[in-house]
Amino acid sequence: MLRVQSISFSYEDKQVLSQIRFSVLKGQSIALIGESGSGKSTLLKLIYGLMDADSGSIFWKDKQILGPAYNLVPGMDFMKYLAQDFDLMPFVSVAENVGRFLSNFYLKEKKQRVDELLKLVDMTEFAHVKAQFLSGGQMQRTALARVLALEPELLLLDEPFSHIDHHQKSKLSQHVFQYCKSKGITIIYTSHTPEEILMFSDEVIVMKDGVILTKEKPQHIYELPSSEYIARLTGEINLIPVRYLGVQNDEILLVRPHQFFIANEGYQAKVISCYYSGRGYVLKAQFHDVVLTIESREPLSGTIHFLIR
Ligand SMILES: Nc1ncnc2c1ncn2[C@@H]1O[C@H](COP(=O)(O)OP(=O)(O)OP(=O)(O)O)[C@@H](O)[C@H]1O
Repeated sequence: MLRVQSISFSYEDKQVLSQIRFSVLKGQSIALIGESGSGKSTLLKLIYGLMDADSGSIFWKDKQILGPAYNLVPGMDFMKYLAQDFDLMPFVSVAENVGRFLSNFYLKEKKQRVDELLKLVDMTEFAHVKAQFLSGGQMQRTALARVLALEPELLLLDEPFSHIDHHQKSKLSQHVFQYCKSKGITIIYTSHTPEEILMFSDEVIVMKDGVILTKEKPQHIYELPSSEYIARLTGEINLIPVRYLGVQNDEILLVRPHQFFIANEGYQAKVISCYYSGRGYVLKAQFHDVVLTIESREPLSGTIHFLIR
């Protein structure tokens, strides 16, 4: 189990993390999300032991994770960290990069393991290509395989699929998360992609300005977000003053595009535009002074009536 206890951290005089505390159970997958600059990468680096916190402590099971002031070589055997810059060796092959942390005493086993990992990240055909000649996405796949090589207990992934193109991303991310689940590997990963956040996390930690706003199940974050900020991190959201719905107070209702229900009667809006989205249609519709985004099965125009699920 990982325990992060009241961590605070500053870069010189700028405080970036303040009183961060949470725990993660073995085998859990945690999405760490927040707007750019909210402190996600900094937190991963502290958990890995790349920097010393100003205060607080971090434990994996009963072992304290110490930064460079106490531990000259960052990182510990049980965990691996995938940084946004991949940290590959440019002049050696993909296979050698993946096998970097594997022992040379058992060469046959090493080759088998490297082959297995290259297959997992779909890089078999590039095994003998030097890392410097790879595309950004191929480098990222190689770096993913390398951090998995020794089957760490704890994996820290900073935007692990950010360079992978859209149609390969979904297959690769499913492979990697399924693999880690099957091996009981605990993962903390950052992402700005709603599907990645919602599909692969057991819980989501939301950060803003160096503090944790909430830690909840992805379903809860998506269906019942407690603020516009949290809602926007996991997909599109409509903000509707409840007085437009006949409720006499100043509250704002957060409604996802799929939560509207087109009906024969109900609230009235005027369609401004209608786009095909693959799964159906997305309408932009004027409702009082708000432009709503509504998912619809049919293409619609003119005046529509809707209810909210
Ligand atoms: N080496 C550094 N020196 C000084 N300030 C830094 C350094 N690295 C990050 N920061 C600042 O610390 C804050 C948090 O940065 P961090 O990279 O942790 O955010 P993030 O949430 O991971 O952002 P992103 O989603 O863009 O990766 C930002 O204001 C950033 O400018």
